[in-house]
Amino acid sequence: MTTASPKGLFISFEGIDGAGKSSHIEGLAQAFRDQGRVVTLTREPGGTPLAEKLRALMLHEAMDPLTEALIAFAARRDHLVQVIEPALARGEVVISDRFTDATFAYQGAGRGFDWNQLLILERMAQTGTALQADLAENFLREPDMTIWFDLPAEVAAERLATARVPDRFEAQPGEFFARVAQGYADRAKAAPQRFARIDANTSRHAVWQQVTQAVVRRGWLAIMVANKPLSEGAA
Ligand SMILES: Nc1ncnc2c1ncn2[C@@H]1O[C@H](COP(=O)(O)OP(=O)(O)O)[C@@H](O)[C@H]1O
Ligand SMILES: Cc1cn([C@H]2C[C@H](O)[C@@H](COP(=O)(O)OP(=O)(O)O)O2)c(=O)[nH]c1=O
Repeated sequence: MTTASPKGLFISFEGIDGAGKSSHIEGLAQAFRDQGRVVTLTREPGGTPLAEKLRALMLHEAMDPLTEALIAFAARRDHLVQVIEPALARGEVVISDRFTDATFAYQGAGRGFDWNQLLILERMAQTGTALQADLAENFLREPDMTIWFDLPAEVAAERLATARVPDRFEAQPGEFFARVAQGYADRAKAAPQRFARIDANTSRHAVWQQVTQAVVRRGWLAIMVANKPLSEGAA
């Protein structure tokens, strides 16, 4: 008798810079591994050799909003084809530090690039990639769940002030991040089933509890595994 392999699961983490995502991504990956799942941990822009080169351009070279959006989607397409779809077809859990919602939030709401044009680019870049035969040809690949760290822009700025040298985005003024935060809120409103909103304006421990509860609620993690603390001293 063969055991049916688990269904692939695609989870993205989103939020403005400094929202606190990084601290929890590895923790969630470990929680899945603890219950026997294989996890592919990845990020955007990036996740493949080509997409990492595009990431370096996006983060460090000046360019107009359309160029920025096209690079984000070019990197995403390569990432989907080379990494995400094969991992999902193998039944793995794919956890990505950012995905398309970031393009809507940063290039759309932040930079002011047209939202409807982004919807067209999203459809172009994210269809025709799925490897499972049971999916329709025009299937749009999206995360099964997006864990959205919601944090006021001024709190994120305070956290980042002491944290690291800013890149091209992190060096933007506060109003930019207020718009980006609103962009995430708009995307969440348009896809309430997919988004799990996390109140990120609280302790790491409380944030971790929200993250795991959101995944347990969907039946993807057992409570026993989720209850493990994030890590020593993380609270
Ligand atoms: N819940 C929290 N409360 C206070 N500071 C936090 C919290 N979570 C993360 N931080 C700190 O805020 C900064 C940004 O966190 P990070 O995880 O790098 O954010 P992101 O990956 O979302 O940009 C880091 O210095 C981190 O130590
Ligand atoms: C995926 C994506 C990221 N970004 C931005 C958001 C971040 O400021 C930056 C890189 O994201 P991130 O990896 O979260 O940065 P860090 O490693 O510093 O935590 O790229 C976009 O502008 N558009 C996109 O489509």
